[in-house]
Amino acid sequence: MLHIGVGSKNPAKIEAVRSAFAEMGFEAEVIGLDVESQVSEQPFSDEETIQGAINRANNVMFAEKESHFFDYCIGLEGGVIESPFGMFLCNWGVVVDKEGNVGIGGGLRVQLPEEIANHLRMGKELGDIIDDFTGKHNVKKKEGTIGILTNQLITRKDMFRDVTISAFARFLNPQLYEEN
Ligand SMILES: O=P(O)(O)OP(=O)(O)OP(=O)(O)OC[C@H]1O[C@@H](n2cnc3c(O)ncnc32)[C@H](O)[C@@H]1O
Ligand SMILES: [Mg+2]
Repeated sequence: MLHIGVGSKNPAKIEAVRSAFAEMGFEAEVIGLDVESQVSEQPFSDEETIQGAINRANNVMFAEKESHFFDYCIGLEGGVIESPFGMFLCNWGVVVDKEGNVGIGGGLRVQLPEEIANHLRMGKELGDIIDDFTGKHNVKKKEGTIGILTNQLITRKDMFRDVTISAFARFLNPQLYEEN
């Protein structure tokens, strides 16, 4: 049985990790901890979003350092990127193990409607904007912006499940990632 720590209390993220490990064929206990991402509430680049995911994963590992409870700690972070083609949602995941090995995987990119992008440029958080936009509550803990924009064909949980599996590739195939 694997013990997995996730750096968030967001059920969309925790459920995503559960389904990723089930899909990879592991029996796993997945626990969410509230930790800091140490980046902006709304990351605005791939780099900042990856850094947020790294910090979350490390902070979960650090929180449990004494007990060595977790085999793997996972950080999942959502952000946006500006590009010459408009603004896109981006998502990143990071897995760290007890030895300090790090696996990183990224998720789908979805073009954001210009009205939503403009609110983001004015400094609002996507979680709040999408709730206003849809008249729903806590979209970020449910289908997510990606679920709204794809008519639920791809939900935030689905997307983070794939991100988790991608970030775990390094641990599925450690021999391919050996550096020498
Ligand atoms: O509790 P945490 O783990 O922080 O979960 P979160 O939903 O806030 O998720 P992130 O901090 O990773 O996301 C950064 C910001 O982007 C928002 N966001 C990112 N992806 C989203 C999505 O698919 N749907 C709604 N909001 C999203 C989110 O609400 C935050 O304002
Ligand atoms: Mg957040």
